[in-house]
Amino acid sequence: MGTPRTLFDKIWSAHAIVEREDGSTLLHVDRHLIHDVAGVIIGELAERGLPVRRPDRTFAVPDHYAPTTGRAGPDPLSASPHAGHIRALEAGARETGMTLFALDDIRQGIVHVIGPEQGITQPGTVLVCGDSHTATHGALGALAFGIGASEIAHVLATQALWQKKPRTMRVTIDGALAPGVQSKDVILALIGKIGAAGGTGHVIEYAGSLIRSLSVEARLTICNMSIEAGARAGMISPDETTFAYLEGRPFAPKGEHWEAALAHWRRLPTDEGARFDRELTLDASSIAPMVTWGTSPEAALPITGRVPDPAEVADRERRTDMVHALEYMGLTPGTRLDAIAIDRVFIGSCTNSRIEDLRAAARVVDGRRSVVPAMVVPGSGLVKAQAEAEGLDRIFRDAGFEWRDAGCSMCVGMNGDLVASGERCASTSNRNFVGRQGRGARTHLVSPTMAAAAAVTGRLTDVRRLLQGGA
Ligand SMILES: CC(C)[C@H](C(=O)O)[C@@H](O)C(=O)O
Ligand code: SF4
Repeated sequence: MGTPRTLFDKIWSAHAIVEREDGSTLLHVDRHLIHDVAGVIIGELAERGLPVRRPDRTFAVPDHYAPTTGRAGPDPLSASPHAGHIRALEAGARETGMTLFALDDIRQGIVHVIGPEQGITQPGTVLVCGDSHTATHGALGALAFGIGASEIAHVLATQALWQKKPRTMRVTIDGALAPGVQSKDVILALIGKIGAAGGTGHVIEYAGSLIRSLSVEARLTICNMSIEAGARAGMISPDETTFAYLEGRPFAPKGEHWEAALAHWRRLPTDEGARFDRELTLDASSIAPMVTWGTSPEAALPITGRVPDPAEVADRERRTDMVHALEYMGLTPGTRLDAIAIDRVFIGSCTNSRIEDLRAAARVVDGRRSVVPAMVVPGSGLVKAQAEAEGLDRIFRDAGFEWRDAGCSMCVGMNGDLVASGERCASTSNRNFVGRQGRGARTHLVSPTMAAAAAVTGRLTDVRRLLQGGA
């Protein structure tokens, strides 16, 4: 039988081409996704006379700079100051023959939403993208990680990449979630526990009965934020849930190729007895709906808590950081988290913009009204169309939400969808850094149902109270 191996070990060794004396390994890359922030790199490569090695394994989509309004018009980019980025990506993709999901293609969306949605992301593959949230794709049993600009060029030219082998960590999450608790709360609770550097140098595999019970979409949310725990990647051993999700998707294998792929994928899960460099456990039943109060995703607490007091923190550096975070966030120690009034709500981003996220938020919003400006930005054109077919757009619009076109939008504001300075936003995205949603903007990270609850009450609210009929 040989030594038991982890999912990570199996993928790593199957993709290792050669090892260098310094310990780096040249890895074969199966899938390369490229978005509009990196689009110019395609043209730069051509200028150096280098062809794209495997355009058939390279997939391009504009998302960061995508306008989320006016997309139905004749030239949706005419009013955009960022049109150049999108045009460079689209032209580069067309010239080199890579698959392009252009801005006017219904399949366009956030790169980490459309990879799984199209079946491009597959178990056992090495998938890279010039984006830190590439970890998302690991939810399907891929080894997926973000790369930098020079590495993008390297992969475009060679379809391979030098990597130092990371260490492995398993996070076992057993038990069931209480009503009103979502997978976003699970990952926020984990980051709150281990810290924003808790996973540094590691690839995290999420395991345990909770993970097995989750849908692929919920798993994607967890893997998405692995990077916010400092990890190189996040992954989940593929199972029947994974296979059922992938079957029939446009880029998934078909017919006899599907059968062969299934046989291969079934051998991928971490073997009984395989060793990880670190092991952690988390009890799912103890997790409450979470909110962040500070300027790092690790500043996460149950909504039933209060804004923490720096005076109670012994470590001087941590105390100073907390003082700065509270000052930026405009918060006073001891304030109940559910008493914090918000100015705006954003439901979107590669963390929480898939159909299940929108359904969950719509259930809370249904029959209520948002008392603050709020918007929903579906993760892809297909998610948007599905939501419209189900009437979710009506629920959101009737409640006063804006219903936008797909893109990164207010997660990072690169397309101009910004939170104003001093404004407080409840957001389903993954980063609450200083200035993340706009200069001076204050971000509270929450789940989709918690964002919906915040919208209809105007403050951070324990969604469980709304679900029970109270307010
Ligand atoms: C702009 C892009 C390269 C960046 C990333 O790497 O993650 C963005 O997607 C983000 O979420 O901050
Ligand atoms: S949605 Fe946000 S986190 Fe995701 S890729 Fe876009 S900017 Fe990055």
